Amino acid sequence: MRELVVDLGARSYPIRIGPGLLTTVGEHLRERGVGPERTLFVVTDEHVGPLHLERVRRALEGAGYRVAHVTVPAGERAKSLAVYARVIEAMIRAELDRKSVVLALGGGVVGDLAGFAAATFMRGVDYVQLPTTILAHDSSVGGKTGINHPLGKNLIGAFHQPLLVLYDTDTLKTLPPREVRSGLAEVVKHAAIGERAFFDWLLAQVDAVAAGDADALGEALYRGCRVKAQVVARDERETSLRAILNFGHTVGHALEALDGYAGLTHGEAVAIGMVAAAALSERLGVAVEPVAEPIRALLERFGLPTQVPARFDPARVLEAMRRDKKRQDGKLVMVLLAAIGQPVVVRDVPEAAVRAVLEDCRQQGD
Ligand SMILES: NC(=O)c1ccc[n+]([C@@H]2O[C@H](COP(=O)([O-])OP(=O)(O)OC[C@H]3O[C@@H](n4cnc5c(N)ncnc54)[C@H](O)[C@@H]3O)[C@@H](O)[C@H]2O)c1
Ligand SMILES: O=C(O)C(=O)C[C@@H](O)[C@H](O)[C@H](O)COP(=O)(O)O
Ligand SMILES: [Zn+2]
Repeated sequence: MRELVVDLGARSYPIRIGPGLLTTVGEHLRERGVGPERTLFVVTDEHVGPLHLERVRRALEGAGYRVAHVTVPAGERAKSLAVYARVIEAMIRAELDRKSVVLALGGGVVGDLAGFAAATFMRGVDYVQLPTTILAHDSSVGGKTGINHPLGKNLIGAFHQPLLVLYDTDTLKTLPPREVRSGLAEVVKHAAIGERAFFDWLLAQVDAVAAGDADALGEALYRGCRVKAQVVARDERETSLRAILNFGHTVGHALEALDGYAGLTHGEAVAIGMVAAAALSERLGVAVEPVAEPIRALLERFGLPTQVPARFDPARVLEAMRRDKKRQDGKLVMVLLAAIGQPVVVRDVPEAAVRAVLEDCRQQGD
């Protein structure tokens, strides 16, 4: 097992990464101050539940905890007001109280949804992240919780830090190939905004990581979590620095929303968004070295899309981008790159340049 700490003073918490961790989840909870008198409420989805819930339940009941659970539909559309309401209702029916603890067993969707339910139920209860996707090396860390609105991604949410992130890498063995690729997009993001050495390492290890080699993948997830934990520790509520974690997301979130959260996965949309943001960095003269080609090439090695699909009209993408949460004083704010490993938050990005890049990055035909 490897451990990192998200250093937030009294609210600091560990990220534990390794195989088999779910079998000892009860011990980790006990060590984090969660005694067996506290009811546990697992939120999972209809894909993850049948694969991994029983193991978690057995481990928890064996450690003396009372466990209730709810299963939500799989996929991005579960990050909705309707499903959120169902989760809250299930929490009330399970007779949870302010000392109860929510366990998010799943990918980023379950983590964001369960975290938001925990942040708001009885004005806030503790929760624990039990990530089961590669992408969730990102989503389980940092305390951004929330759900989508049809008009924009994550427009409803709260900052609420977990007590613990327990990342059992054995769960990744059941992940479908598309979700493996999708999760690797956020690893590429952490490499592109982190140290150049991480990017170079990832490039050198691309085949091993893509093949799911346990050591290489474990190292990639550890390094990704480390970038994220360091940024969150310095700017928990995104007053400035944390915005760099949004590299690729201004375009990416717009594409997801235009797809009605039922087309591109989050990772796929972010992959396309990173290439667009890197191309924009070059067009605006922010980049002092080529950044679009190295990122595009790495994403392609992981089998990720790098062009805006033809179905997206650049004008509509731009319109959706205007609802981005980073926007300030009516101006577009985007994360660009001066170089690999050197993100820059640029305010008042000219829309004409964004539109030109969206046209350039758009796939021809279907
Ligand atoms: N809060 C944050 O900081 C943050 C960061 C990044 C992404 N996100 C959010 O995360 C979400 C995407 O997360 P995701 O890619 O994990 O999606 P997801 O949770 O929908 O999981 C992807 C798919 O894989 C299935 N699945 C999950 N784990 C599995 C396993 N071990 N075996 C088999 N199937 C499994 C799920 O049921 C789903 O069908 C987006 O909503 C995104 O906005 C949040
Ligand atoms: O943790 C962050 O901060 C991020 O930006 C991480 C992103 O990967 C993630 O998708 C996040 O949910 C986006 O946040 P948002 O504030 O743009 O909704
Ligand atoms: Zn993301």
